[in-house]
Amino acid sequence: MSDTTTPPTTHPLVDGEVGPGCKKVDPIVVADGVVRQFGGLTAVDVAHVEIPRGMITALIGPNGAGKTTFFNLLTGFDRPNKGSWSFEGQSLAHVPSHKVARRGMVRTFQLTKSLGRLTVLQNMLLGARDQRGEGIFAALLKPLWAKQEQANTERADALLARFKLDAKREDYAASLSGGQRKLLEMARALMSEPSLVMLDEPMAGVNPALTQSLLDHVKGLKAEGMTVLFVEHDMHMVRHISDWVIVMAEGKVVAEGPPETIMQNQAVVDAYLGAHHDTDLGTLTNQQVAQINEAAEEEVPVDPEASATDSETRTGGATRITAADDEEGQR
Ligand SMILES: Nc1ncnc2c1ncn2[C@@H]1O[C@H](COP(=O)(O)OP(=O)(O)OP(=O)(O)O)[C@@H](O)[C@H]1O
Repeated sequence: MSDTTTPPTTHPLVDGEVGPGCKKVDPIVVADGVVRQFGGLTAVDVAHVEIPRGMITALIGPNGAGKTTFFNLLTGFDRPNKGSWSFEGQSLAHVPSHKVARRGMVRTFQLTKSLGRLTVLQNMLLGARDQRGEGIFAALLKPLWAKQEQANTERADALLARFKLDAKREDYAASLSGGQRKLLEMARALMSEPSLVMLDEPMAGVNPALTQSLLDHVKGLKAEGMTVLFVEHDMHMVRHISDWVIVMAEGKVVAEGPPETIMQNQAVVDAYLGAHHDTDLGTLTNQQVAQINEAAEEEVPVDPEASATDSETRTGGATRITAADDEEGQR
């Protein structure tokens, strides 16, 4: 299913021409020259990228493209060798992760970090912006923070109800299904009232029964005015809920555009997921195509020992991209 029509060079979200690293009309994140090396390997080498405010942006690319590392850098969980980036116009370089969250940029993790031995409610309270009562002086001044704690609990209960986890409030997080943990992570991220929510593979390990609910929740974040940036291998999600798609390969941003332009090119999608097709790569430059194919060829084969849910999700994401699926999504 190749498309030989020339994609539009302008877009309402873009200031200038659409292309890798293009300027946005209203960016919430702007990154410049961000490089992260691990020994001899350059995991991230992003010359320039901007994330549009109030939109849902998907960050896609083959395994090892540097997506998670870039997330880690932006949110202060890792430090780059060089580079600068800003959030809401303020520099975030050298800002530690807990302060990044306080400024309104929160993230979830690819491997769920819900603390299994804590209850669902306790997990939620860990996500609260103000954690008073932790120091010895604060502990002595209980009346001062008890009010805050009550407000946090009320917010947690409201979010648990919204994500249909209220019945699990007192259960250990370890007892939740994969999908419920994803919902818990999203709910916990909202405890700090963020303006940017970054989701790392929100669909990984999620049972199909919960898929629609998760998609609706992500769309709900946008409806409330939040910006969403997510890394995902599930192309169904990328295609149907994102306003903008940024493609990484070998640490670099190699393409970006609206999903209908990026995703109409079946060969691009297949290349990212490791399948090989002869279809025309049309809208990309030869250099970008070469980068993609190189990255796809180097892709590590699926480890049979790896978690079934993880590999199933990735395979599921690839097989779900069919013309029928497309039509269904349009209805
Ligand atoms: N802490 C680390 N030490 C050494 N190498 C690392 C480290 N973290 C990531 N890498 C390497 O950096 C590259 C980019 O990894 P990263 O996890 O960011 O890719 P990704 O695009 O998120 O991949 P996936 O889709 O598989 O999650 C990979 O080659 C990876 O092996």
